[in-house]
Amino acid sequence: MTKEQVIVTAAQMRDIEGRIFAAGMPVAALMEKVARLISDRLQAIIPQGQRVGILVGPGHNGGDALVVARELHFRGYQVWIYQPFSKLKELTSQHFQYAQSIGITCYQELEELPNCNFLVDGLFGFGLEREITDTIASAINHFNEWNQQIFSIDLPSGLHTDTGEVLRTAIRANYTFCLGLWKQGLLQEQALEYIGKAELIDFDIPLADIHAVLGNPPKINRITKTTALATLPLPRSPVTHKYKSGHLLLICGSRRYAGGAILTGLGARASGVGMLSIAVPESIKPLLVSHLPEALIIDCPETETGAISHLQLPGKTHLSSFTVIACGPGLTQDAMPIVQQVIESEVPLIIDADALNILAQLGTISTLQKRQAATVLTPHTGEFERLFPDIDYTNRIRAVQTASAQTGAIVLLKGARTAISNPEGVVWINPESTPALARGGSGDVLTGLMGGLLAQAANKQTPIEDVVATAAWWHSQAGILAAEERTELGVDAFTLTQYLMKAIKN
Ligand SMILES: NC(=O)C1=CN([C@@H]2O[C@H](COP(=O)(O)OP(=O)(O)OC[C@H]3O[C@@H](n4cnc5c(N)ncnc54)[C@H](OP(=O)(O)O)[C@@H]3O)[C@@H](O)[C@H]2O)[C@@H](O)CC1
Ligand SMILES: Nc1ncnc2c1ncn2[C@@H]1O[C@H](COP(=O)(O)OP(=O)(O)O)[C@@H](O)[C@H]1O
Ligand SMILES: [K+]
Repeated sequence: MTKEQVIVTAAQMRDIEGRIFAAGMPVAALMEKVARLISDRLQAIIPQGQRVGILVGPGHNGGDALVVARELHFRGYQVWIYQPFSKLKELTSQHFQYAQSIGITCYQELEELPNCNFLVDGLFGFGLEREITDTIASAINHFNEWNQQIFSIDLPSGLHTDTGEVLRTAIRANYTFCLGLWKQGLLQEQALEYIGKAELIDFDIPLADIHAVLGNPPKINRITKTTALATLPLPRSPVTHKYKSGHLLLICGSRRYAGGAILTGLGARASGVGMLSIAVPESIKPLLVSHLPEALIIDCPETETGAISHLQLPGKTHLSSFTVIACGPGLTQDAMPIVQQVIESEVPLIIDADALNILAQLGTISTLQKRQAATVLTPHTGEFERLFPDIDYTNRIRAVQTASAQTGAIVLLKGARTAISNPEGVVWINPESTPALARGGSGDVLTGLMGGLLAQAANKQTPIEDVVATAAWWHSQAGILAAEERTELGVDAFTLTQYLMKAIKN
């Protein structure tokens, strides 16, 4: 486990910090160490001699900011301090006194502030639990209107550390230097517009303290490159053969939504799965064959509306012949019988898109409780709402945990920060993605890719949620790479499939 993988709440961070202090580390020494690391990063980014405004709060976040102010002052920057509070914590108060004594100008009134080129935000860190008061709220709004780059210490002041909720108003940072361990709120979607570029400042928290507070392994994790690559089916065994590398059945598409089937198939192709079968309505078989010549296309009888009416598997094939089934993209609501049939099978199953809406109609919890084999649900928020009308998804981490516990399925909630949970509450969050993926069809690509990875992992010990997390990571990395080369406007779902291989080759 690496520290990049760990996610904490404010209470957990306080417990970890408490253990470090109880073990003998002086509070002031830790503040000194952390703030020196922050000022080193700032000096690497801000050109020498620039004018830097430092915003100081009443707690230890303000203390960090004051140490940063002192360091930048001695390194030749033109520093001023804004500190509008009447009462400071003791250590913060000492640093404030010292900063004044060395000649750094300190202001209490917003109107008096001179201009500057950069701002460092040390108003509040993980100690902020209640709404920001009038004076501070208007100061924050004022700073957000300046054009200077803002660097937030630990998290943008005004965000709730756990939920990422804006407590009335919050600093809109360009950079966030998260201290020690990633705070949960920085991975919540409502916080994303405030964080800017986030990086972790590692200040050597002992692993033993992390495990003592969070458990070993911790329950809530960030997906990292290391965790994702560990789960990819690479290198392949030199003696594998096609039937040993998984047989995935995709059930997707309709006359109206033929493209969804192609995109799902192309996602699956990129996974490296040994055998790929795709069940589609008979009228779109030729189209699928022309796009995916390596796949076995199973043509099924179709309804008047062009949806699959029932599954017609060739020869001696049964649903149990497949390692994994992925079902949903482009099916339309008319494909209910086939969705019922696969849910009743004992094959590991991914349910996506139209199949999720059909599942909601069938009754999410009662239907899934009957399943014996593994199930993965991949809703976006709209689908999630239909599946789980009683679950509040503002805290997405808690939402996926609840949904997974209620159904026994692995639940992946799509979005800018996709969250995945297993029924025991083990959570993975995908910390990096791109809004370039917010386009029709990109979810279909994910379903195919995930199906192919799950089929290849079938006989391994890897937990299913780890494979699901790897698929989400890979999909986002492809989007990020494509957006870098083609801009955020250039990542249509077909193009995305072309970047899947490049993303892991890098
Ligand atoms: N963990 C670590 O290992 C390390 C932690 N470090 C740093 O410590 C930070 C946490 O410090 P912290 O606990 O002192 O809290 P912080 O975020 O500064 O703010 C709380 C203060 O604000 C006040 N206050 C609250 N709400 C308010 C409101 N609405 N309006 C006005 N005031 C309000 C509240 O006062 P009170 O509630 O008593 O009124 C309290 O004084 C952390 O983010 C990191 O930067 C590093 O130095 C070393 C390593
Ligand atoms: N703002 C965003 N930032 C990052 N990723 C996003 C964003 N919006 C959507 N995505 C991703 O794009 C995909 C969209 O999937 P989905 O909504 O199912 O689309 P479709 O059904 O059209 O294929 C998901 O993987 C989701 O996580
Ligand atoms: K802050």
